[in-house]
Amino acid sequence: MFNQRLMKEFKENQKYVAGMVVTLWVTLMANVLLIYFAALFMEKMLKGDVILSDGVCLILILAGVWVLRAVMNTLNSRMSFAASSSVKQRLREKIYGKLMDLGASYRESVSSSEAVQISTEGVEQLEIYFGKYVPQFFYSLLAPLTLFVIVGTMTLKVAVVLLICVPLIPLAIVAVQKLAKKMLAKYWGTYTHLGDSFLQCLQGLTTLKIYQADEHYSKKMDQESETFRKVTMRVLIMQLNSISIMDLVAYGGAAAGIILAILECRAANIGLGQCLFIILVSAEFFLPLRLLGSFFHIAMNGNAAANKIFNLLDRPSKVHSGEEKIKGSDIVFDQVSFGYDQEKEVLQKISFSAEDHSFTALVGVSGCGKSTIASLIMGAYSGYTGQICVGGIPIENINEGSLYKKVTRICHDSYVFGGTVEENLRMGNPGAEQEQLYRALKEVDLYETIMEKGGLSMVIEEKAANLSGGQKQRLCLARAILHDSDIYIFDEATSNIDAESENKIMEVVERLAKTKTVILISHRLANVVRADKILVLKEGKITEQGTHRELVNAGGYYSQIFNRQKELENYSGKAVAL
Ligand SMILES: Nc1ncnc2c1ncn2[C@@H]1O[C@H](COP(=O)(O)OP(=O)(O)OP(=O)(O)O)[C@@H](O)[C@H]1O
Repeated sequence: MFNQRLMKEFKENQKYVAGMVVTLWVTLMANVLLIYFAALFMEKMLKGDVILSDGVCLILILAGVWVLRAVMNTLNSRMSFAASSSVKQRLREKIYGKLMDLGASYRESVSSSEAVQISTEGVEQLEIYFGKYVPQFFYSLLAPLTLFVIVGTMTLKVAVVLLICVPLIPLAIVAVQKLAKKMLAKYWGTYTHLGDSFLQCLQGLTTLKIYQADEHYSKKMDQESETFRKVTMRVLIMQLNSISIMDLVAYGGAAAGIILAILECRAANIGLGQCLFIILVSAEFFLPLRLLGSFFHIAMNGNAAANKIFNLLDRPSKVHSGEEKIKGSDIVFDQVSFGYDQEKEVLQKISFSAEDHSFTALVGVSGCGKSTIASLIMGAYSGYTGQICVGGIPIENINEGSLYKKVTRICHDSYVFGGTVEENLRMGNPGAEQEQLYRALKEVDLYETIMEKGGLSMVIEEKAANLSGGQKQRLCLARAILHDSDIYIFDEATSNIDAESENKIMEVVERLAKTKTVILISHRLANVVRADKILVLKEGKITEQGTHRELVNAGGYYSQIFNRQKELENYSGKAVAL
């Protein structure tokens, strides 16, 4: 019935819940008072004893009850808002904090679209949970007991029958709960899956258009939407059916009480006024629980969402707030093995070191694990064995901020944000002088181009659509230079760009390697010949390492692929990659 964890986490909401229960109870008592006087009035009317003051008295009571109910309703709404808004705000803060804590590795725990869904709609579901369901739950226990005491003073028999029928509603709710649990888990699963597909299609829309695969994907999304529609309809049908069952129980119970009250009246065990009172009040025994039942499906949804939220919040934070100052700038992998799933180890007992101020290259065919090594250095994954140290400190002891200050990764698809050149550059160093920005642009040979197009205030479209591939990469490099970290990882930073940009980037890489620790991942072996150390990766293992000369002299795999690439480049006059 309750999510214990939610209740514990939001203990401070108990005062609002208690306040709402009180307002509901006071409203009930006001209704009972009104019903009591109305019943007396009707009794007098039926007996022909009504006098003017009776009518005036009833109208005054009606007005008083109306005012009291309005006040209670207002108070209830305010407390409901206070309870739910604080829950929503705190949960969102917690989710945001957790995602920040998890850092780059958050995707190990939750997909991006799921993170968005649970922090938006998932959290919204809890509004009704706290604002309506929880207070209604306690009120539903209190109301029948209060009415039992009142009706019991008139006729214990009827009061007992009405009270006995009340638990039939929670029994119906429990039966529905069993059915609903699986259905709601499926509903959420389908919902997040649909969100994933939508995000993916949106991000890859250009690719889909280029390959004219948009129609196929649109049909796929249609099918997924249809599955979601069916699951949603099943949930709605279940909800409607459960409400019908509860109606049947509620009104059936009230009818039993009414029939018994009439029989008691006929047997002269209660007066006509009391009988009328019971007829009018009997539904009130059941209405609170019936309303609870209608909130129930929302509460179940809130429960399912809360479980998802807590699953995320309970993930251990991978980045510890350990050492703030990393003195050294070397990277050491000691017997590191890693797989994205249980089935396949992508890296197998990798050991190497990239010394301070050195140039290390990682080469190997596509899929051999080069980028995985870069991701592990950036702390993106945690489930590896062995040890990875940056500046002599195991990376699990380095907090994310310090790690990102120490290491900069430039990929082939580094992100350029819509905005100005200056805004993008300042991400690397917010406090940089204008002169530093110009110097960085000059270093990557982009100064002239940018100055011609409006200088630092040149507007860059989203994903740098108004820059060429090479210009975009050089802008990313300028941003990285401004970041001025001790370690740089170039992960295919020169792939798919023009030869001029590639040469320029390689010049910068080699220059940086004189004062920084540089790791270069490249398919094009001509780019790695000047590296201090080349690591050759094959199927997740380092099979050869040494300088270019050493590896060529060894006549192994590296030598073969280097010579093959060289021949092809000589023949075609173009750069050739692995
Ligand atoms: N996020 C991921 N989830 C599951 N498997 C992955 C993931 N990223 C990479 N892999 C798999 O891990 C293996 C190594 O991938 P990785 O990207 O490290 O190779 P790579 O050598 O950098 O390849 P490339 O040169 O083509 O970029 C591949 O088999 C790839 O399919």
